[in-house]
Amino acid sequence: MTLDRAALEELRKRAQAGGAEKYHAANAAKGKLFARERVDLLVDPGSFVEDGRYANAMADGLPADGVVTGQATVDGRPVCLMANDSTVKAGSWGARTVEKIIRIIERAYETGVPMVYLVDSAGARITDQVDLFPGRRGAGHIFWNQVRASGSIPQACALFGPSAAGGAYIPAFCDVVAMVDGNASMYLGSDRMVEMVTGEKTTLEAMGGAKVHCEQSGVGHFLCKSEAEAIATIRRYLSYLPSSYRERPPAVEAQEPPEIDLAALIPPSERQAFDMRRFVKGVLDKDSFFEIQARWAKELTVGFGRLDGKVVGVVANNSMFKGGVLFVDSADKATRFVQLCDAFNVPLLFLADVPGFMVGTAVEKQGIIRHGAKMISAVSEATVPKICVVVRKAYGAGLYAMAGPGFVPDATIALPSAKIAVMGAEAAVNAVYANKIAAIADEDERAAFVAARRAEYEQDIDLVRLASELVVDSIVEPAELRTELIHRYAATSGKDRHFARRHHGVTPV
Ligand SMILES: CCC(=O)SCCNC(=O)CCNC(=O)[C@H](O)C(C)(C)COP(=O)(O)OP(=O)(O)OC[C@H]1O[C@@H](n2cnc3c(N)ncnc32)[C@H](O)[C@@H]1OP(=O)(O)O
Repeated sequence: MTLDRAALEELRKRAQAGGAEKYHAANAAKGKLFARERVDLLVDPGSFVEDGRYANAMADGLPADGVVTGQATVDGRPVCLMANDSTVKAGSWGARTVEKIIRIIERAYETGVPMVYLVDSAGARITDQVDLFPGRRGAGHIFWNQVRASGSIPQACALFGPSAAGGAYIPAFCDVVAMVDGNASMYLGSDRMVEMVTGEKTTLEAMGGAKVHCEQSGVGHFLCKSEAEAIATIRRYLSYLPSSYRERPPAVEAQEPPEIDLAALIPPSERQAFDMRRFVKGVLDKDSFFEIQARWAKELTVGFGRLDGKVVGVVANNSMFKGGVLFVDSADKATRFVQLCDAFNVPLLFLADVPGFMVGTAVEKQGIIRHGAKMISAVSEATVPKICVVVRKAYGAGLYAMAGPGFVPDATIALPSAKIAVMGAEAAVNAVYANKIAAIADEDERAAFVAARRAEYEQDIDLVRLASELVVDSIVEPAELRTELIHRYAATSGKDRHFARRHHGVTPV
């Protein structure tokens, strides 16, 4: 039987309308947009081509499937996308939902274009589980596809509502997750399930809300005030990345940086904190710095920016928070960001002002060695152009983690304020001379002894000596840094990207 125009139009309207009005009203009351409105905000007008619109058209009682999928352009560049429709069974995954999601990730991977996930979902549709859960093309195959696509194409997620149980792994396998404050949540077991299993009384917000994940767990990257802001954030993220690992990031017209006196930013005393984010802004093209995970592990700042119009990834210690010391979370934050840049051909800029990794019982119990080793491993394996700038201090394994000379950077540049050493003078004198210091009874004599040993130590790590012994490649005034970096990155374009003969390394401890 031929489908006439009116019948097709009717079918289309029904599929596009999503679930019953009461579910739309409930969403609107929470300030949530409809899945198709989210797609419209993401893509260039008129560019969306939908797949599987009529999935479930013949299904019992359901007007449509629980997900919208297809391809479109964002800023003129092709992307693939999926958007859960939470008006259909809370956006849970039926058998067709799973198949549609798998197909669109496969398409993105095979065609080498970014995959965007607009998530608002109850996870697997429990009532249909045999059809969707265990099989070869069941829900697990979504994650398998995401893992395969990781580092091959950008994967970005905006989370607007719940992302329950298995659904929580879709964001987790993305490069970045933007979460809408107040509505977005991610959790493995719902509040009801948690109470049943552990007796704990909690809420989705308290357990897995946007603030929890963007400020404490590190699973979220951007805390957004609205759905529009979350989608704009994803669009901005994509603007820094190539469509796939085979391409270079898109360049734009160069902008001069804002007028910031970089030298005046760095306090003379290394005990005095300063905001490295301002230093970063003073080096990069105006308004180009796009910080990632700004609310989590703030002792380390990471993000994309542009130098002379070309994208760089910045990893910078920030002494405003915890003195810029590296902790387990900041090591994880750096590890992931370095891998992200390395995967997508984004040159790395390390700005070091680091006393080292944190010491003590608490961090040892948290596995600081394990986390620190992962960061050092990622920095070692990164074969994109990488430049280490020692802004102030680079002590101990902090120097290694920030791509110091042993980690084959394309250059190690020191500012005149730089100090490179196994540790700071005070700690070094204490480490070597503690017994001798304790044996000096007279207070003045003791102070003089310590001062003399400090002076010897400072001489030992003198910056000019380090330059003369080729530990640093150059000593550069802060005002000259930007130009120096632009020239040095320009000279790395033909860099050989091979690291080691093997399939892949083994994650350190
Ligand atoms: C891979 C393994 C997995 O993913 S296992 C997935 C397990 N999922 C869960 O435990 C989540 C269960 N659902 C929830 O907690 C809530 O529905 C959440 C997601 C918080 C949304 O709440 P709310 O917006 O109030 O919607 P609601 O609960 O009223 O549900 C609306 C209708 O959708 C249905 N629904 C919900 N979740 C599922 C599901 N996972 N499978 C099947 N149906 C589901 C509800 O029954 C409800 O249907 P109806 O309106 O009563 O006809």
